[in-house]
Amino acid sequence: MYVLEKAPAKINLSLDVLYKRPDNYHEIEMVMTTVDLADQIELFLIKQNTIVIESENRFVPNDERNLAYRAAKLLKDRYEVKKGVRIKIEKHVPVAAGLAGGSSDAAATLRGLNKLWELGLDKQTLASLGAEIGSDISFCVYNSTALAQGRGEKITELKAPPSCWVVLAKPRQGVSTQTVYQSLDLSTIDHPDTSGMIEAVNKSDYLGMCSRLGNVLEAVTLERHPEVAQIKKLMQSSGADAVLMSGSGPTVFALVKQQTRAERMYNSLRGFCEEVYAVRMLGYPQALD
Ligand SMILES: C[C@@](CO)(OP(=O)(O)O)[C@H](O)COP(=O)(O)OP(=O)(O)OC[C@H]1O[C@@H](n2ccc(N)nc2=O)[C@H](O)[C@@H]1O
Ligand SMILES: Nc1ncnc2c1ncn2[C@@H]1O[C@H](COP(=O)(O)OP(=O)(O)O)[C@@H](O)[C@H]1O
Repeated sequence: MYVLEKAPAKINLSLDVLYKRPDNYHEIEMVMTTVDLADQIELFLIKQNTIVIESENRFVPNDERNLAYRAAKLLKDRYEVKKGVRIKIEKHVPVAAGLAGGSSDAAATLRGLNKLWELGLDKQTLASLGAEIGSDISFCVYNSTALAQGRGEKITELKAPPSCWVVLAKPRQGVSTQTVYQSLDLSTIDHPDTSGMIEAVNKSDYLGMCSRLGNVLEAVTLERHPEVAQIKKLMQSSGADAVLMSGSGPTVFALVKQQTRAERMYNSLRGFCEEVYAVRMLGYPQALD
């Protein structure tokens, strides 16, 4: 038996930090959606009662540090599953990029193993299992568009955003999410308009969505990585409707309505940055889901 799952990248249309919690996480409010840039997760039932990870990406661990492994192990232990699995991960989402590639792989593993191991769990249960491994995994289980609160695990689904192109560019160096959160100075942040963003998304108001893009982590990463500011500038001068860094970075994304403009921007960024993508905004679970 075999199951195939897509694990799309997420972007944060808005990301606000409300306060630092006693558990050292931050209470946040984010509007998140997905883009058509995805890893592919193949799950094969194997005779041995073990979890095997296969990935050819040198930045992705092939052992118990892999988030997909951790998701499989959690399901196996919690539901006393006596079956094994080989998890083949084909990476397309850049690693340590602020696009939740690893979280999405873990979420896809939860969804896929729920089928492969015939566990019959609902999405809410899978999402709360995911939250035990990482804050972004609950959102990735839904794979849609949502307001995420708490440390990221409280999910309220929203309508899919108005359709558009998303041009993504990732500078060479990755960032540590933990370091970015730790370096945030809560007294100086400029809070984004989260409720305005929710309204714009739900009303399919593209320009309203563009005018409300905001991420309080952007200033932290910009300070350490000047190439993020350079990419933003280049995107702005090549016709982006709006530009923002995703999550803790360093990937920057531009929203563009017209395909021709997205292609032009893609070509001008290619000379500057190795990892550039021009993809459609998704915001809803894909057919394979
Ligand atoms: C910033 C965001 C925005 O979507 O994404 P990325 O940039 O990582 O993609 C997320 O909040 C990242 O979620 P995720 O990457 O799952 O975080 P976790 O593994 O749970 O936590 C990594 C570290 O980030 C910090 N952290 C995370 C979430 C949160 N609400 N407050 C925090 O302070 C903690 O220091 C934690 O040790
Ligand atoms: N399946 C996976 N894909 C990518 N990274 C993974 C995976 N499993 C574990 N990791 C580790 O998680 C870290 C963060 O990865 P990723 O989810 O891509 O970043 P981000 O949280 O910035 O979106 C990486 O440094 C990598 O070593």
